[in-house]
Amino acid sequence: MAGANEKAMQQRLSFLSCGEEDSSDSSMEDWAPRTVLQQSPSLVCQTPRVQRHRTWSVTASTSAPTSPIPYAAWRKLRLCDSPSTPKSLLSKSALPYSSSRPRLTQSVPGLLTACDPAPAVNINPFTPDTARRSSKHYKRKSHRSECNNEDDGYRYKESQTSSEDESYFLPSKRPAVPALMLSRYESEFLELGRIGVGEFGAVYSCVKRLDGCMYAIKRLRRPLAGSANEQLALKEVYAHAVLGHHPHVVQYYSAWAEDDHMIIQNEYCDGGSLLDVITEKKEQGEFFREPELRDLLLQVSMGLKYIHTSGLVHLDIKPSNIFICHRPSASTDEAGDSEEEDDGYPSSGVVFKIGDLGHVTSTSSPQVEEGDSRFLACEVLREDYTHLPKADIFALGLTVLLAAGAAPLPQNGDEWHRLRQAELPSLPQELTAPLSNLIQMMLDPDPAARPSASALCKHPVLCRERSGKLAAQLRKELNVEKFRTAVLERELKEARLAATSPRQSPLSAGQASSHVHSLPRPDRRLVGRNKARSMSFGGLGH
Ligand SMILES: Nc1ncnc2c1ncn2[C@@H]1O[C@H](COP(=O)(O)OP(=O)(O)OP(=O)(O)O)[C@@H](O)[C@H]1O
Ligand SMILES: [Mg+2]
Repeated sequence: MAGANEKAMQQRLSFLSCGEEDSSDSSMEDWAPRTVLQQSPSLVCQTPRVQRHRTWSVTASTSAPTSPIPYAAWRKLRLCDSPSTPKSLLSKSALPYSSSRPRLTQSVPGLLTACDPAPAVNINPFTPDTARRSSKHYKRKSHRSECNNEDDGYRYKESQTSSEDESYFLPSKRPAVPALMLSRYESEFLELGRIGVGEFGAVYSCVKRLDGCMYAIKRLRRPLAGSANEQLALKEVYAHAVLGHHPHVVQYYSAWAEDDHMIIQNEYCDGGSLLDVITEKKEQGEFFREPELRDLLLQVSMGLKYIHTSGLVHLDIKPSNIFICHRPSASTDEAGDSEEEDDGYPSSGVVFKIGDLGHVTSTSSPQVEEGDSRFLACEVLREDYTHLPKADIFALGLTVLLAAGAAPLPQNGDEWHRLRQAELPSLPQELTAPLSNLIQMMLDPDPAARPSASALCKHPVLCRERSGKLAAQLRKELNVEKFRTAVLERELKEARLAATSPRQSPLSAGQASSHVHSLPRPDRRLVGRNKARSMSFGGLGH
């Protein structure tokens, strides 16, 4: 089944490469924000939010690593000849346009033909699992999207039309120059579909043609030109760039301006947002159980600790800004970059990451744009910014309550105020007192009384499970060592006996040699140690 899906995906990609220069497909008009939302209604932000004034300046393009392309990359591109590679672009401009396609397909091995389709993107050999999972998830998501928005930007879908296929064999009517003017987005990425819409832009899942990996590309809704507050608008890019890499913060790769719009290339989180999962669970009468809640709280706290220790605050923590990646089981042991992550990766295989840094500001000189009012701490509303990181803690407390099954949060009114007086909403499950108390502390009206992200990372309620796992691991290692010691002691005993035994009878050559083999020797010990290592100790000890 997975194989069939992959094949279908490959075919789809291959078809796309037939339509590579269709400028009607690739016009930036397709980028125009599509306001019809494909997400569940709860995703639609209806809260009165402070306008983020996201118009952008061309200065944003400075971070875009563009050409020159290294020779090795050129060679790779030449071999794959993906639709928008420099090679194909140059060839097209060099050749008489009407005959360019047939000539290319005949002369260059590996090029796309109707009978021998090649993908429009490179396949990264190092990420087969990721690609498989991504394509599965994409299919799930795209199905949802198609149901909700038929007018979505699926260029692959458009390019699958028979007229497109036919045009492959027809002389092109277009001049070569527009092909050279392909946008960076179009030349470097293959758009698979729209995965989300927020107040400030739309997010698309894309495969980078060169590396074959999936990325989430966010295109800001407002044009760069005419911005009243360009610096504010660049917040998201600045914050990402400063934060660098952390396993619990969505990874940023690049940003550039295109067609007067800001584009941000981020890590693609194949599990969607926490809001998606909460909504899905709710539809099935389900919610996060306590161990999952503790895991969620600990992971997001780690991300927050990193943000806070970098001198920044997020200010828009909420389920739709927490993203989920499913870790491939094979690499679950991989360590993250920070020391904390070395023992911090969850065995669940689910990694929560903080994303959407559009409200990030610095703790030392805050320029606060309030986030979603449902998650807003009271002191921020009062413009008291002395404990800004604690506003993130407050929002995280509410996020955990939503994951635990709490009803949708109020945007204002009495209920809104009650929540800010540490009155926890009712839940469909009973949380244990320690967790419940911890959440209560996170929602304390006094920001100073709320635990810091750093304190949460060390909190016994959250680390209990991890400590348990660590103890189990240590116990296992102890058993291995005990076994080794026992083997060595036995060998030592045998050696002593053999060396000191006065009644040792003379042996024939053959007997002597076999006896020698049974005697413990220094090198023998090593063999014994190795043997011990290759054995299973699961049943040993307690
Ligand atoms: N890296 C990603 N991986 C997977 N999905 C993503 C990613 N980034 C964004 N999305 C999807 O797109 C949606 C909107 O993204 P994002 O929060 O960055 O935009 P926004 O315009 O700032 O939204 P809002 O104002 O509602 O917070 C998310 O809720 C999520 O569904
Ligand atoms: Mg968001």
